[in-house]
Amino acid sequence: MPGPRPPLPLAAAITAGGQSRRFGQDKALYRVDGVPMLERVAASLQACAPRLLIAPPGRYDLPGWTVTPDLRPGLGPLAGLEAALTALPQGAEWVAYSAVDLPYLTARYWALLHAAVTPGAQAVVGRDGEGRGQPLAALYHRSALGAVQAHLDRQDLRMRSLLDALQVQAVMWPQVRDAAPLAFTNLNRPPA
Ligand SMILES: Nc1nc2c(ncn2[C@@H]2O[C@H](COP(=O)(O)OP(=O)(O)OP(=O)(O)O)[C@@H](O)[C@H]2O)c(=O)[nH]1
Ligand SMILES: [Mg+2]
Repeated sequence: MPGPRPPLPLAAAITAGGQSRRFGQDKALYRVDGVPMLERVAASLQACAPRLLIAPPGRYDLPGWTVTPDLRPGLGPLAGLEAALTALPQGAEWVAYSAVDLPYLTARYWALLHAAVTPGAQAVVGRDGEGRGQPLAALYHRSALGAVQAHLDRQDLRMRSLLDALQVQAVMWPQVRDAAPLAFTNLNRPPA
């Protein structure tokens, strides 16, 4: 039987400041196989420290996670990343940054991204079957903060546009699939 997983030298941040408009109810609390999506994502990141929950104070109670609000509320997950990178303690170089609506992420997925870190990289993403990197289940280096702030300053809120501005390392789909076959199943709406 495999022993307990060793800690990963990564901070973790789950961004959960959204309004779930398409979902029609708070999707963080929506249960998949009996477990709220927020708790499922948190479980995949349990080997990381510190663990930050980027959400308005009082919205969620997730033991072991420190609630850290957006510095610029209402601007979407790119602002959540600003809050996460700003809150990184000294000595923490990388944060595993995740949306709440990817309920099939696994600890192996994050370990795979971590194993792909190379010197000089500012982000590590997994690629889906079409070759697209998933910015909302990715690692970001603290040196990405300047580009994040520059995008927010000019109201470019697209995570993919941020990736275009960073040194990005990618993990290809076949390896991602081995670590988490449904990693990129993204529940923006309730399943049919
Ligand atoms: N910190 C933070 N996270 C956000 C914000 N807006 C969205 N998110 C999170 O980013 C992730 C992906 O966002 P969406 O899929 O667009 O979620 P959403 O905004 O709640 O959903 P829609 O209202 O349907 O767009 C989810 O984990 C959201 O909770 C925000 O303003 N701040
Ligand atoms: Mg949204």
